[in-house]
Amino acid sequence: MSVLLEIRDLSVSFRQYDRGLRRRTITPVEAMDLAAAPGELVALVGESGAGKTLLGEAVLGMLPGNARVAGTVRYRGEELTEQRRRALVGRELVMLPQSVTYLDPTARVGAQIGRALRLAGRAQGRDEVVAALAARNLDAEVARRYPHELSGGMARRVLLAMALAGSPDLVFADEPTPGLDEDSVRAIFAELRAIADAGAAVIAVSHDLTQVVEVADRMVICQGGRTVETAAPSAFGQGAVRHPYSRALWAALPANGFAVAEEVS
Ligand SMILES: Nc1ncnc2c1ncn2[C@@H]1O[C@H](COP(=O)(O)OP(=O)(O)OP(=O)(O)O)[C@@H](O)[C@H]1O
Ligand code: NI
Repeated sequence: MSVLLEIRDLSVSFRQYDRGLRRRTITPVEAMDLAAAPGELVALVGESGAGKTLLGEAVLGMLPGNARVAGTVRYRGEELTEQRRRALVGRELVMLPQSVTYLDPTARVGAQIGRALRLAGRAQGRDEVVAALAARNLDAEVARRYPHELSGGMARRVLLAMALAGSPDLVFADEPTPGLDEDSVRAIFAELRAIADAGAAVIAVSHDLTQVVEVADRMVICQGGRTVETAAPSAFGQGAVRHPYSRALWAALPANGFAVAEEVS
C-alpha cells in the first residue's frame, strides 16, 4: 500500500517579540516524522505540549501568520504546496476538531450538516443529511436538535458527520474523546477504525493510550517536539517499545500502577 501522507523532519517555529522589540524564535516542533497510508489508523501520542496539534495544523495550513514551517510534507507523493492545500483542505483533507464548541449553538444539527455538505461540494438535501447522520449511527430525529440537546457522545458523532461530509481521504482527529465515558470513547474509536477500514488514512491524537492501542495500526510517540519512536500497538503491552519515554508513557497509565519513570527527562 502506498503512503498517502508523508511528513519528514517537520519543524514549526514562532517568531515572537520580547519587550524592547527584541526578536526571538521558539521552535516547539523540532523534528517530527509520520507516515499514513490509506486504510491506516495512526495514533499520535505524547505528553501535553509535545507538538501533536501543531503537526496537524501544519499539515492542514491552520497555523497563525507568525509560524514558520520547515521540512517535507508530501501528499500522494507530491509536495503539499500552499496551492494544493487550498484545493484539498475541507474536502480531501479534514481536521476533526478537538472541541465540541466548534458546533454552532444557534443552529440545528441538520442545518450544520447541510452546510458541511455544501462546503464539501456535495448535495445537501434532507436525504443527504439523514444519510450523513445514519452513517455515524445517529437517528434522523437528531437533525432537528440543537447542540445543547446532544449528549457528549452524540455531539462527537455530529462533529464526525460534519468532518466526513465530503468523504475525505485523510482525517486528522485531534483528541476526539475528551470528557467522554469509557463506552463513548470506545464507540468513537470504533468509528475512526471504521473510517480507516473504509479506505481513509486516519491520524488520531489521543491521551487514551489503553483504548487507542486497541484500534491503531501504528503508534507514533512524540516528546518535546520530536517523534521518538514508531511502534506496533502490541509492542506497548509487551514492554517491547524501545525508547525510555515510550515505556514511561505506558507505565504511567492507571492500569499499570502510575509508575513514574525517573530516568526520563
Ligand atoms: N501560536 C503559538 N505561538 C507560540 N507557541 C505556541 C503556539 N501554539 C502552540 N505553541 C506551543 O507549542 C507547544 C506544542 O503545542 P501543541 O498544542 O502542538 O501541543 P500538544 O502536543 O497538542 O499538547 P496537548 O496534548 O496539550 O494538546 C506548546 O508548548 C505550545 O505552548
Ligand atoms: Ni493538542
